[in-house]
Amino acid sequence: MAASKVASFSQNLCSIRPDVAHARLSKDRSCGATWSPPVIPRTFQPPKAALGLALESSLFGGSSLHLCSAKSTAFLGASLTRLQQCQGRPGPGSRRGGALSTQAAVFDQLSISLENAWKKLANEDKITSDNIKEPMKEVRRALLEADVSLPVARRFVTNVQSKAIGQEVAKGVKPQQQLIKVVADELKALMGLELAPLVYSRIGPTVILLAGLQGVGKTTAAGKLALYLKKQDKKVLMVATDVYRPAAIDQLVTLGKQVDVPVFEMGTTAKPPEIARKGLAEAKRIKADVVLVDTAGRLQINKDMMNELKEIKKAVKPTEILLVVDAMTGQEAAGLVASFNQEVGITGAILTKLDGDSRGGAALSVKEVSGKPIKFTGEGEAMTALEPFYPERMAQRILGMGDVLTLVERAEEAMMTEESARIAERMMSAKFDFTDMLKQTEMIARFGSMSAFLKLMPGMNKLSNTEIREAEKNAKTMRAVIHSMTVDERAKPDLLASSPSRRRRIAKGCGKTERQVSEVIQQLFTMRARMQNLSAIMSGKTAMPGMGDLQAAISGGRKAAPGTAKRKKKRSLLDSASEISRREPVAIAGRR
Ligand SMILES: Nc1nc2c(ncn2[C@@H]2O[C@H](COP(=O)(O)OP(=O)(O)OP(=O)(O)O)[C@@H](O)[C@H]2O)c(=O)[nH]1
Repeated sequence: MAASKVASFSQNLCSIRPDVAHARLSKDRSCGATWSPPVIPRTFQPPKAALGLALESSLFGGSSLHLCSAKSTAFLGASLTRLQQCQGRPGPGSRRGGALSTQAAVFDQLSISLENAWKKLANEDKITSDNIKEPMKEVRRALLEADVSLPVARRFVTNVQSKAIGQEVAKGVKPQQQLIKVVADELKALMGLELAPLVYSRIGPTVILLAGLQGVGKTTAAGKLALYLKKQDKKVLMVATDVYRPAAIDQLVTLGKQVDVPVFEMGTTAKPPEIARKGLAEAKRIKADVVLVDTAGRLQINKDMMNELKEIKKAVKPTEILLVVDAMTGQEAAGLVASFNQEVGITGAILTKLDGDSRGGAALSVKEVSGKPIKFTGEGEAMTALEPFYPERMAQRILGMGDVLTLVERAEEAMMTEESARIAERMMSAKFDFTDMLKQTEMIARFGSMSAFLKLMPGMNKLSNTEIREAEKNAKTMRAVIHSMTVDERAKPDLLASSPSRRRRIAKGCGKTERQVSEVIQQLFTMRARMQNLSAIMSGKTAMPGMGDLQAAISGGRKAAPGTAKRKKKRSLLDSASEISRREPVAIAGRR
């Protein structure tokens, strides 16, 4: 496909509305689809969008296709819908009534409860002081359940209520949509409106002090931040001042090696302020731009801890003092930020473990309770699992719009832009082969974890942990199978579709079953089929004939043991792939 086609296709993708995407997922939601969510900025340019699609297809057209075909087609479905709408045809998701509930797992409950609030306005023509009472009760309950403190929840509700009642409802906008918009704006304001970037010192190295209670993830955050800064072209030195837990120094040294950043340490006998001072001197000597000082945690706030922090602060005069807090502790985390700020004076917080089972209250309350912004969030143990905290994006996630922008940024990091454009282009053509497929699964692996990747995909973040684990397992199998192929086979998948002996050889080589090998081949062709179908729609061509014979070609003749559970499961794998082939038919020639 010509590059211009890819560009225009991508432009269409840029304007995909996640609520439309969601229409396929939740048939019974009641809020309308005409409200435009916070606008995807201009920076969301064509190659990025194409890359988003490429990533999604790699995952769901490929390794986890069989897991949840309805969910997995949502994003692609949105693309189709948008394309059809652009061509003046109604898409499958274009009905009114699409809701916004592709929320991040951490905010699942909050999002569901908020949806109950919108529903209460479903049959109203306008927002009045009477009919807003019930939805506001729901909003308040939702916030309290998410572990937001009562005063914060109260203030939030009061603000939303006064703004929603006073507002002119634009023509064509339903009251419930208007309310969602007000809530989205208030959520953003609650979390600090804008990104609070790191402040760098003008002279000499910037010192960032990391403080926090035991086990909240300080040392891990130090490693992640070091990697983040390195990617910003900063020369970083980490300093280990936790002399009370000897393993903490080893842990930082190990992380330093992992992210390739030097660690300054003086063992466990020196005093922490002294270590910090000498660390800073070392940073000046090696001309480091940033010094990250990891400090010791305590079980709870106590005088020793605060005094030590104050001494370290005096010794190295940090530009940033970031309190690391664990999201699982909810409103307590917000309280801690306030206390530390009063005692030591901090500049912001890093909220860790947002990937865990928290209810989101911490993310919502920290700024409001402490006056200090969350600067970063940690969403996993991998060194790449650190994100700058954008209130707007977080609000979008809470309201179920998927964090497409973060996805795109991380995708760009994981993969060179040129490379992404090349793969996107190949995906749109019939040339997408096993080498491309391998690159994509490796790229997803670079996200840190499959769950980190999935959480950012609109519509994908409701997958269960079991489903995610299954997807991870499948990605592994896929990599193993592809690694056992010859260069020729990777470039010409037809060779494998037509040759049982080649598939047998590969199965033997990678220690997988022939069935697993066949499934990987099937996945590639299914991906091609889906992409070609999209491309056909774009160019106005009619859909092409089916690929039903492909399955027969690659699964023909070999049966799993009859009646076994395994056999049933495997069958459904192929069924779901061929189901997509049927829905999105495309001709793949020369299969035998
Ligand atoms: N799931 C998840 N786990 C995390 C995250 N950040 C840290 N962890 C894990 O939390 C545990 C504690 O992390 P550490 O970095 O050792 O915490 P610490 O605050 O330095 O601990 P102390 O040195 O004992 O005070 C480790 O098992 C980390 O892998 C995160 O964002 N998500």
